[in-house]
Amino acid sequence: MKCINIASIPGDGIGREVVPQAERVLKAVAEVHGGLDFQFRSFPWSCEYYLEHGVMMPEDGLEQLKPHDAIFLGAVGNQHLVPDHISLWGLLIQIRREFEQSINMRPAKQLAGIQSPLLNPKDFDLVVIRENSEGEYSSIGGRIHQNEDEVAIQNAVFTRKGTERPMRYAFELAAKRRGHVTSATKSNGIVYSMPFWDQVFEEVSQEYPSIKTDSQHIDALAAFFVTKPAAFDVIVASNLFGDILTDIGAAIMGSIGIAPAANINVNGKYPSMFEPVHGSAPDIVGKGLANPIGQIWTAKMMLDHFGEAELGTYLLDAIESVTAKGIVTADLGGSYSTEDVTNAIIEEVKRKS
Ligand SMILES: NC(=O)C1=CN([C@@H]2O[C@H](COP(=O)(O)OP(=O)(O)OC[C@H]3O[C@@H](n4cnc5c(N)ncnc54)[C@H](O)[C@@H]3O)[C@@H](O)[C@H]2O)C=CC1
Ligand SMILES: CC(=O)C(=O)O
Ligand SMILES: [K+]
Ligand SMILES: [Mn+2]
Repeated sequence: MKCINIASIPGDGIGREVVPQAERVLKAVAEVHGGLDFQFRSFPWSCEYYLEHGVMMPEDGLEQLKPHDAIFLGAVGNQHLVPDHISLWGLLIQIRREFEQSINMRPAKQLAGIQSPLLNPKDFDLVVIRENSEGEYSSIGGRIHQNEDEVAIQNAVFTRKGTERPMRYAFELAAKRRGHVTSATKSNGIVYSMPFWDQVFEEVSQEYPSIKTDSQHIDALAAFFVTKPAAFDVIVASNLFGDILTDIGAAIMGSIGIAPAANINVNGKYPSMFEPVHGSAPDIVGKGLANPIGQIWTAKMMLDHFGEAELGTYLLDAIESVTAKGIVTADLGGSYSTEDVTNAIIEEVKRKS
């Protein structure tokens, strides 16, 4: 029996609704497999935890997470309780940084039965590789003075290693897909980091002569995600650009509620973390409206990560069988609850075995 030990962090808002549902699906998948088991240990770290303890996670939080094979996270953030920059940096971003999860992989494609808001989406199937450890999301800068003299300075950090890493990852991935990498740049406006980004992209691309490349300014690229998403295979982007692009990727799939993501540690020193693209969705919390598919598709990415790609495909097929039947939540125009959709997916997982 192969046992995978998972640290679960449901976090805030709908994270607490979708994580337990996705765990049920993983248990069902493991049963079908027969030789696989998931053990979940749940951690209560969240904004409520912060109000009680003054921190998003205990001082030895990372030590507690480290022995696990992976982290399965829902969402972090509740602006009504804790400012977002404190809650996200105290938990989510800290884990990404300290566990050197330098790659954020976010696929976007059309699922059966789900209507894209685009008139003619043409079966797009793309993956954004987002730099996940530095860039525009760096805590370097500061605030000084008061009132009309107030100044805020925010530095972006682009190291050669941190820039090469997601690019190499994108090229390796493209080699297994349709062989095309697009680089998201903005070297016409950001005069130091982006010309550096372009130069590194050019250099790394020399190592992969069989992969086609192009480079697009992020503003145009964001528009192309809407007008011709089928033109893209793998896109490599900085932390901020990738963050924005992947919400567009989610939107053109039909809902941010279905978009999956993986924060990957590539050096094997720490666990990787799997969490959907969406946040804690305070506007729909507690109503059974949360779409569980983003979290469940994220579980599929976790299966892939553990070398169970066949099982991962099996799970995605089960998800698509359910969406094809129109068993979907309100964000996709349906009237089914979080639990209804999960139950239908579990039934499909068991039926197909
Ligand atoms: N990785 C993470 O943990 C992230 C955390 N956040 C945090 O979450 C909080 C809310 O952020 P927002 O900007 O509102 O983004 P959000 O992704 O939570 O919500 C945006 C919109 O999408 C809808 N939505 C999101 N997930 C859904 C699901 N599974 N099913 C149905 N509808 C869904 C929401 O109802 C809302 O209308 C903030 O505190 C933010 O900082 C935001 C993005 C990512
Ligand atoms: C924080 C956020 O928006 C993200 O990780 O996508
Ligand atoms: K999330
Ligand atoms: Mn985001």
